[in-house]
Amino acid sequence: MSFKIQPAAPARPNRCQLFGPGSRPAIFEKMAASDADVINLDLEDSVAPSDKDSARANVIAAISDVDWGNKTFSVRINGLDTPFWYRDVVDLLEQAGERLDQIMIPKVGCAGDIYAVDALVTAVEAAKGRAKRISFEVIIESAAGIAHVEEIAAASPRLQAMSLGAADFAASMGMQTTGIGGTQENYYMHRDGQKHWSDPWHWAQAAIVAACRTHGVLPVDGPFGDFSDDEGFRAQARRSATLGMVGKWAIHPKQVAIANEVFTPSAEAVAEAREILAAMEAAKAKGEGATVYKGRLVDIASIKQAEVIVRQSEMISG
Ligand SMILES: CC(C)(COP(=O)(O)OP(=O)(O)OC[C@H]1O[C@@H](n2cnc3c(N)ncnc32)[C@H](O)[C@@H]1OP(=O)(O)O)[C@@H](O)C(=O)NCCC(=O)NCCSC(=O)C[C@H](O)C(=O)O
Ligand SMILES: [Mg+2]
Repeated sequence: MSFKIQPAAPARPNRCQLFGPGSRPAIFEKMAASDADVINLDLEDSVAPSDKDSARANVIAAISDVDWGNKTFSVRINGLDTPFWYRDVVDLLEQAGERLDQIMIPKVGCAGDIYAVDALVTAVEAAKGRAKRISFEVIIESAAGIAHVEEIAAASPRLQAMSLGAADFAASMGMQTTGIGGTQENYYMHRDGQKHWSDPWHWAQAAIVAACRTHGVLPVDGPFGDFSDDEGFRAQARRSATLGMVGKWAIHPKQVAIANEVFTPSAEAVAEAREILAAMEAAKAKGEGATVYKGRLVDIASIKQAEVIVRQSEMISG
């Protein structure tokens, strides 16, 4: 281990982030009644340019008018390359109540993007005497974003979470696909007449997880566009969880339960983790740093692996 201790990410459940357009207030109550840990009302790409002002007003009203329970409540502002984002930030912080937890900054390309939003947020918070400090989440969804992922993860103490945005990422990278996440037809190995599909999102996810874990930020998998494909969503979510991500977006309510299931360690996984911890306690009492559990090696690193699962489970069950 480095002399520099790895910081812990925020200890709050983030298994599913349910999105809804700010221009569709009819679904806000349904979003609030869902089992998602995080709500993202959107002012960006699911809102037409002609609806930006009314969507912003809908969202500001809903922050106070709707009972969001104990969910983390986040609003996705417009990108820094648009004329909309500063008004999003200023109106949200001047007019929205204290229930607003977080701002999601899309298409982040460098640490300076976060610095700019931080400066504006800090000024408005001070001017308005807001008691609660707003946190940030960002989306990595461009070539620049993934190239600068580590400086972005380190950019602000406000930063709590970072997601991969597969659609814009694919476009920015020039990827030949219109799919949003999941298996891509042409991304395969070929052997003995058989195709073996590979995962084109894997490397970007791994880079995000490493940057996030280095700087104490929650790594999150973004959208899976084909909401008719439950098994495709489940497979993508399981790969993300295995890589170290803590949750996934839902762009339709039917995806919420699957994300919650995948990102909640199963009772079997938790029981096994506790057994490993007990086996290592017994080994330690005998002065051993390694032992055998169910025919396989477990050692001091296994304690840390098992603790990840137990901690996740305890944090989710509160
Ligand atoms: C995708 C949708 C447009 C589908 O909406 P709809 O046609 O209404 O779906 P259904 O008829 O199947 O809906 C069934 C019931 O569920 C309610 N509903 C629909 N969507 C939501 C929701 N998001 N939250 C809560 N409830 C919802 C309907 O009202 C129906 O209710 P009822 O009639 O009472 O049975 C729509 O789901 C939608 O707008 N989704 C979110 C889109 C969005 O926010 N997109 C932005 C995030 S993805 C992105 O930005 C890409 C990313 O940046 C990247 O680059 O990768
Ligand atoms: Mg996007």
